[in-house]
Amino acid sequence: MIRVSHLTKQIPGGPKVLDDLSFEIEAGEFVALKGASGSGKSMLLRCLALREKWSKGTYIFDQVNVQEQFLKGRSKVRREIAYLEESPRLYQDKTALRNVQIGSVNQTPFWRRWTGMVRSDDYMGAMDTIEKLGLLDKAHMKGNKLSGGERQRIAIARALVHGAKVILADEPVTGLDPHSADQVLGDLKRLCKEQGLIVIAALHQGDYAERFADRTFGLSGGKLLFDVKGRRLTEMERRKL
Ligand SMILES: Nc1ncnc2c1ncn2[C@@H]1O[C@H](COP(=O)(O)OP(=O)(O)OP(=O)(O)O)[C@@H](O)[C@H]1O
Repeated sequence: MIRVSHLTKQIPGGPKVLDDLSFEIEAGEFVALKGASGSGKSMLLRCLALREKWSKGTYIFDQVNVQEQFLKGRSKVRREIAYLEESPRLYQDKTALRNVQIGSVNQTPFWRRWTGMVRSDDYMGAMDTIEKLGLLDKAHMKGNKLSGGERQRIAIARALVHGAKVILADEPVTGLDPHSADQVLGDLKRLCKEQGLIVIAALHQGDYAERFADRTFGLSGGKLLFDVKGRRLTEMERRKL
């Protein structure tokens, strides 16, 4: 479970871009972030991924106070709380399987990425996860030959293989065709339910939040305007964003 209390992000010498956000998210929940451009969706994800320093607030994940962790504890948190970029960076000249085995920049140690060395027992885990994402036939295809949606799903497999319990996704389907977008979000939703994964995704465009998420956070000016669970947004809520 994630418990965030009073998260505030003040840009030094600038504005408060996140203002006193508090919420709890249980294992198995898919939360969509909605809000106009500049409302703080990316900043919230970056703070939860520890890519931005918090100005104020406490952050508990699975009963561990995330901000009180030092080197070893922080690297464990980084493996467990994975950040999925809008266009995931894959090694273009390496296969999808190798990308999954090596891991992403934030999840695996530098030496491993630099040498490309993987343990022999990584193979089965990586192939199993690639299969769960329906991409077994792409496992030996090079990163630069994969479509946008396949790249996203390989990035999800990569995060899971390296221990992700939470996936933070910043507009993961921007630029994808509707079928690929549905596949990516459908996979994330299924993994939430099957593996108790937490997914928090900025999904402002279209009706993706309504179709795939269990909960919707409405953000405006860095504030959490509403937290809606198990129903569609009302017209009034929609107008506030
Ligand atoms: N490093 C920074 N310095 C100053 N202001 C920043 C910085 N990073 C973000 N901001 C501001 O914080 C606010 C929230 O930005 P954020 O990127 O989280 O918005 P967003 O909701 O993700 O928008 P979009 O949908 O356009 O990506 C914006 O007003 C932005 O200009």
